[in-house]
Amino acid sequence: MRRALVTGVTGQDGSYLCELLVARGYEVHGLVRRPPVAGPTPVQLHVGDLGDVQGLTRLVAAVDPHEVYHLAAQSDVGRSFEQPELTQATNATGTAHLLEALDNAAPGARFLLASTAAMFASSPHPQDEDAPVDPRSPYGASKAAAHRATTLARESRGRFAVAAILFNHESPRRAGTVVTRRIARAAARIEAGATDPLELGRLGSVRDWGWAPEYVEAMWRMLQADTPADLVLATGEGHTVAEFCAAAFAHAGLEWTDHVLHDAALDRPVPDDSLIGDPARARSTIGWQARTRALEVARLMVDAEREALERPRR
Ligand SMILES: C[C@H]1O[C@H](OP(=O)(O)OP(=O)(O)OC[C@H]2O[C@@H](n3cnc4c(=O)[nH]c(N)nc43)[C@H](O)[C@@H]2O)[C@@H](O)[C@@H](O)C1=O
Repeated sequence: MRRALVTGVTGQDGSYLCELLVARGYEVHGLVRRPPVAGPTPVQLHVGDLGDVQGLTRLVAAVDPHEVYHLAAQSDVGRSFEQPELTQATNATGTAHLLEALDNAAPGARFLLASTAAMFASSPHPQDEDAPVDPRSPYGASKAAAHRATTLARESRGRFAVAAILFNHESPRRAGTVVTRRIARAAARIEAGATDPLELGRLGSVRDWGWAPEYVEAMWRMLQADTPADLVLATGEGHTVAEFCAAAFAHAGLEWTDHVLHDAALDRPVPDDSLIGDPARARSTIGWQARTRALEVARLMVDAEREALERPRR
């Protein structure tokens, strides 16, 4: 049986990926934010372990993984401006520690990093794997370092180590702070009778929003490839926050401009206005293509929020 070690199992991507791996017959070991976690996971790691190479080495030795998916991160871009040190320690140093532990205890394991479009400059776009790196946040900077640590593990150690350069990918399992969840939840609540408006930051920011379950399939394929390659995972389609609002509110039978206000206090300190990916290489190398596009993502997320509102009443 193949053994996978997944960090960040309680997050959106981690939870979808664990489901996929279990369905494909893997023995899955998870690194969780805080123990204990229910379920059959044979070895559980705590995210604090990312700070301790020796402890990580022992845990990696106990799991002896064939594949490692490193998804654990401080992934909130806005929060990274408030907590740059924590963000750097978790995302950049934590990745370096995990790679060192793998060198110590699992030299043959394949490694995938959840890298991010946030390391790119916001223009020119669409951004492909060779786009200029110019992060617009402490989060983007920390991930750029983790990304380079991953490519160096490949170049200097010969490890099968790859970076999935993830553009925004959403689902009802997203944290409540990301813009898509905030919009979907507000549309469903207002449809159900709430009257408070939704206050948002930059409405003109452009993002390439896909559907998260499709992205974890691509991550898995990246570790099954014959040769390691860093790949942009994206839909290739850009929309503004305003367009996402329009689709979500229209799905709830509402006109978004009646309910959404711009609050300049929510603008990011450094604008990162335009992230649109070019997924051509993912298509040609692993045969992956995003199917669900941003405006459909908006509708699916409103449906999920509606259901969540109705659940307690049933
Ligand atoms: C690829 C990347 O994707 C995500 O990072 P993000 O793109 O920053 O995602 P977000 O949903 O926080 O912001 C999207 C855009 O929407 C604008 N925006 C306007 N008004 C609000 C607002 O009220 N809240 C938020 N959060 N954003 C707002 C905001 O300024 C930005 O331009 C993470 O998964 C990250 O981990 C990651 O790797």
